[in-house]
Amino acid sequence: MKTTLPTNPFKAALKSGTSQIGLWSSLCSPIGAELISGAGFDWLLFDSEHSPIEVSGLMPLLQAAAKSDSHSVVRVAWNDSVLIKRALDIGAQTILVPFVQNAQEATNAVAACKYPPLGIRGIAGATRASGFGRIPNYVTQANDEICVIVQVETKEALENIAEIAAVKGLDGIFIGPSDLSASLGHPGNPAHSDVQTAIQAAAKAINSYGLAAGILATSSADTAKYLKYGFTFVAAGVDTSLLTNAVDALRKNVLP
Ligand SMILES: O=C(O)C(=O)C[C@H](O)[C@@H](O)CO
Repeated sequence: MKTTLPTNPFKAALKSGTSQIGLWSSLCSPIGAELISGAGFDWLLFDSEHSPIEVSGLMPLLQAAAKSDSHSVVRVAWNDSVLIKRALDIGAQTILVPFVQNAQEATNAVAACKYPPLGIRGIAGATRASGFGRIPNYVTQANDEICVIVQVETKEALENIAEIAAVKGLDGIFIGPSDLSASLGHPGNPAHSDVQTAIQAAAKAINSYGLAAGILATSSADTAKYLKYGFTFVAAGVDTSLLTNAVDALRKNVLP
């Protein structure tokens, strides 16, 4: 039975600049979440932006991963205070908010994650996050352990990165390489030199503003490269792609 507020080791690691290597999960499967959480990644990202999953489906993923040492991050489908509140209420302590374009949108994201007076998160007495009401003073303590990350993934957002980074309450900025490559005129080609130059500059800028920089890689080589660029938290791959590649490779080997 949970009677004390869980600390957020991922938030602490970002603050101290300790690298965090994660895995992106789009499978939407509790057994899949349990399986990948046994692999020993520092963090897992459960994606509800580009996956067919709602809040009721996210909760079993958090429950499955809670048995491991991997920290769960939830990407909400949109920068929406209701979606964010519901993800927090089911126990997510780290929220990734997609498609943040400017300081006002980053301010809205932070406000949605925090209880008053820092924000506008609505209060419920007995949620999974508060140990069903058994964590005393959850409402006055929760803000301290919530980690807010916004996703910068367009040319416009990159142009506004200084003002976004200045928003109080942000813990990190995550670069979306796929959307950024499209926005920079190279859809489907995040490896293009223009995109890579922009990604490297973004990591440098985010670090210079005192925030942690994060990104999604799709291979161990890209993971190493992004760590060299200065990213602190890197998702090294995506579970659906790993499964697709393994299944297709096996099929190729055993069928004509
Ligand atoms: O722009 C990106 O890159 C992302 O936001 C990640 C994508 O949504 C996707 O590749 C996750 O599977």
